Amino acid sequence: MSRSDTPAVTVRNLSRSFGDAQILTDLNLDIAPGEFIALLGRSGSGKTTLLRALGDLDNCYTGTIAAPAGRAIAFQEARLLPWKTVRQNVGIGLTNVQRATRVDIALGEVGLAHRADAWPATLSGGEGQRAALARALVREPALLLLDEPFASLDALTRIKMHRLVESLWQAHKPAVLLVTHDVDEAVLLADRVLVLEAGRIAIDERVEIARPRDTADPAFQRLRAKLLRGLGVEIPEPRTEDRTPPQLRVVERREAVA
Ligand SMILES: Nc1ncnc2c1ncn2[C@@H]1O[C@H](COP(=O)(O)OP(=O)(O)OP(=O)(O)O)[C@@H](O)[C@H]1O
Repeated sequence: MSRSDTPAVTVRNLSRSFGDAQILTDLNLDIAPGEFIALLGRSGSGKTTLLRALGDLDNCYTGTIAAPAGRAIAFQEARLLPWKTVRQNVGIGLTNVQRATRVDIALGEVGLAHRADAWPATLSGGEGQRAALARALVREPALLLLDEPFASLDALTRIKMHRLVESLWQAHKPAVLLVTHDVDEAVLLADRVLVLEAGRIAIDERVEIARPRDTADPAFQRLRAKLLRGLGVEIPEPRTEDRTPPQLRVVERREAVA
């Protein structure tokens, strides 16, 4: 994929309403090539509306969007065609040559090679999302749009999917817009976390934490708390420092070992 300094995505004065309800209002956004963006916001704030406009699924807006032609989208549900196998689903819309050269590689990358001939109905939730990711990847997108792709997965599968998405992104470096309700997921994965509020980007935080990230890292927790407050969630102040004298703490630890 070719990369340059020009933004992968440029959104200017984007407005979208449904009837009398103004959802997006003069929204501006730049996404750099290869940049991983997470988009947070209260339910109904317009996250999916923005993603659909960026994915060219909706063009009833005013303003301008410049985005690469190579776009791929994955949703909360895998949305596989039930009468086609996993391999056939992943290959939909590709040329014969692309299908022959890319599909099995993508299935291998998402850890689904052994399920290539399976029917969608026989897949677990996590396997379905892996198939959806493979279907997005084979298109070699310059912009990958992910609409809450892990929301319906159990906690353990979600952790595995976070690692998978991060490694796939590092290998292919598309620009990513991930819509999520999960602040931890946003801070874990993104270069920048945005909060959508009142139709605009109200918070735009760069995540300056080395990867792979650890939720227990104090810098992680500070940013998490800041974003939660930005989302209007009242959370207690961080616990004050342990005021026990250092000497006493060492003694306590020795006793515990003994
Ligand atoms: N096709 C539509 N017709 C009418 N109203 C719509 C349509 N699509 C979205 N809306 C409304 O626009 C608002 C924003 O919806 P959107 O799905 O973008 O929010 P969201 O931030 O993604 O919400 P959630 O986090 O709950 O998924 C909501 O009030 C929704 O009801």
